[in-house]
Amino acid sequence: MSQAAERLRLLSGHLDRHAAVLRAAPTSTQTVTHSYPHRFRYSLDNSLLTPEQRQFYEENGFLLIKNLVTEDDVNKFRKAFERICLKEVSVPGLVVMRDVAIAKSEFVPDQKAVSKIQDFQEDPELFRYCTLPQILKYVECFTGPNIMAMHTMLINKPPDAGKKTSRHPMHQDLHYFPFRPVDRIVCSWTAMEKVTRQNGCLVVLPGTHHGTLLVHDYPEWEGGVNKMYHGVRDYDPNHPRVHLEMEKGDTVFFHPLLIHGSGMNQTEGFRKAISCHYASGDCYYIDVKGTTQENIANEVKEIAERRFDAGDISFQDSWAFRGRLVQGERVSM
Ligand SMILES: CCCCCCCCCC(=O)SCCNC(=O)CCNC(=O)[C@H](O)C(C)(C)COP(=O)(O)OP(=O)(O)OC[C@H]1O[C@@H](n2cnc3c(N)ncnc32)[C@H](O)[C@@H]1OP(=O)(O)O
Ligand SMILES: Nc1ncnc2c1ncn2[C@@H]1O[C@H](COP(=O)(O)OP(=O)(O)OP(=O)(O)O)[C@@H](O)[C@H]1O
Ligand SMILES: O=C(O)CCC(=O)C(=O)O
Ligand SMILES: [Fe+2]
Ligand SMILES: [Mg+2]
Repeated sequence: MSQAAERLRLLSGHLDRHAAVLRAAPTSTQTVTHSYPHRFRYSLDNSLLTPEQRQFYEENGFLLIKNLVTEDDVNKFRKAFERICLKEVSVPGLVVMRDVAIAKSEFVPDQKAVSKIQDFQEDPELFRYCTLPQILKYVECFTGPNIMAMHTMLINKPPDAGKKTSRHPMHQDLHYFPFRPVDRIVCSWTAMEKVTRQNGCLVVLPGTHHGTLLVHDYPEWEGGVNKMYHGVRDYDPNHPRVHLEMEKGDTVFFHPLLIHGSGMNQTEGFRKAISCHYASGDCYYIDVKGTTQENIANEVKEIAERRFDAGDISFQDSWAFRGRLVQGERVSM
């Protein structure tokens, strides 16, 4: 195994047989780093990442940090989620989602029915995840010192109901975001328990962040697809895949163009993870009209207008409204 491939194996924790193919660092005309012009495009220098870690993110588009969130904090987030599911608290702006396969089944007032909550920025305990200093230190390596928490999510992937609807199709998160520049956006995703291939861990296609935003739409899955779960229409099925098996508290940071998804949950338990998408406070909104993002923009707009019973909420507004400053200055977001 080459040195680079060995590094990939060590840092990703688990590696597909075919994933040992690594790409060379891209040569780019964009210079964003101070110390190594042209060498690093996707990361900034704040003296936290080792050169190896930076190089790994540059090449692969993700970086896994083991044991970053304490057991105690994860347990507190689990409790906060439980309280929401039991309706002991109500959180303004929160979106609760049930798996499409069980959405029409009888209502059960506990977490078993909930597959995902989004937009928990008004829940102080859950939002504390987005402000954890050890997370923000890493985030800063990608966004720079001005940091906005743009999108929050707790995923409670249910045991598959037999229709494979618990899968998340392969996608690029940028599809959902009308802001740029792309390299100043990053996701942090923390396992709230051991995640394995068996319970539907993240699956990533290393290096795909070097590409462009691809066309997304609903995959043709016989058993049904969850609302807004768009997938990349065409991706190379032979591209090496890495299954990110993680322990409770392990955290992966990944680029918004990295193609990723998650498999079926073939266990009896609910697989939990908490995540936040961050962007630099210096990012700016773009108009997605006429681009591949127009389909999701229309869906989001429709849902937002229905929820708030308002006539004209733009895709950009829906994001400006969700975003919260967590460090530095909110310059243009
Ligand atoms: C803005 C997104 C930003 C994401 C950015 C980061 C990347 C993230 C990648 C993703 O996670 S993409 C997936 C994100 N998914 C969403 O944002 C969906 C959020 N969920 C919702 O808005 C609601 O859960 C939903 C509108 C789907 C249903 O809420 P309701 O409170 O209206 O549910 P209700 O039980 O009243 O059901 C209304 C209808 O929706 C159907 N339904 C419920 N859950 C569903 C589901 N999961 N999928 C499809 N349809 C669903 C339900 O069967 C019913 O259909 P019928 O009218 O035909 O009877
Ligand atoms: N038909 C499909 N179209 C698009 N994406 C798919 C399809 N089937 C699976 N995926 C996606 O591929 C990824 C991995 O799928 P899956 O869970 O089947 O993993 P796997 O590599 O086959 O592992 P295992 O052998 O453990 O099942 C997930 O992101 C899943 O959503
Ligand atoms: O299954 C997961 O936890 C990942 C979901 C995901 O990639 C997303 O919601 O954007
Ligand atoms: Fe995603
Ligand atoms: Mg499979």
